[in-house]
Amino acid sequence: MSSPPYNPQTTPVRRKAAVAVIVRQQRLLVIRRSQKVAAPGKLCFPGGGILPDETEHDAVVREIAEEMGVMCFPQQKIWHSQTSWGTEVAWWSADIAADAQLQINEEEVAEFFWLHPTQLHAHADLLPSNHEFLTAWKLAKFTIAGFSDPFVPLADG
Ligand SMILES: Nc1nc2c([nH]c(=O)n2[C@H]2C[C@H](O)[C@@H](COP(=O)(O)OP(=O)(O)OP(=O)(O)O)O2)c(=O)[nH]1
Repeated sequence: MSSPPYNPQTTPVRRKAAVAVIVRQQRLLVIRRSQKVAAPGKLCFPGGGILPDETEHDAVVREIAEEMGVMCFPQQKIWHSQTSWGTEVAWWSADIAADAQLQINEEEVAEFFWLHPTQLHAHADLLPSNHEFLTAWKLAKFTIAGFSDPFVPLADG
């Protein structure tokens, strides 16, 4: 039997997560999830579940430190969504130092890339809920500093 259609009004929220949208030279910091976590091998932004009594801001700082080995500076919440499995996701723009050396935690992250939004949108391994984020961005429901025209491919690829 197929499951009923996803309805954000009636689907219960099971947990909350916060993710970091980090930009460098018109590219986004994207991770490939390790084989040891849910949705193994999928591409998404660094981030994760918010602990009880933790703010979204602090969850972003903690998760990026845990996964990427760097201090990040969350700037602002740019989007909020709910996955089809009932997780509320807060999307935060965040900065890292220009010379920050990323050191992945291999338990959680298989590899990382810097991808332009057009490359991420076209990627076969993108976590499905992130397609919705990119679509909302494309529809100008929010903007992200550092991009002149996010859905026009860069001349240098
Ligand atoms: N990390 C991350 N999670 C995302 C993104 N988009 C999206 O819908 N999610 C969802 C998937 C999960 O339901 C939730 C966070 O999952 P996670 O698996 O990364 O976090 P976590 O390690 O703290 O999870 P857990 O061990 O507590 O189960 O947010 C994204 O871009 N990055």
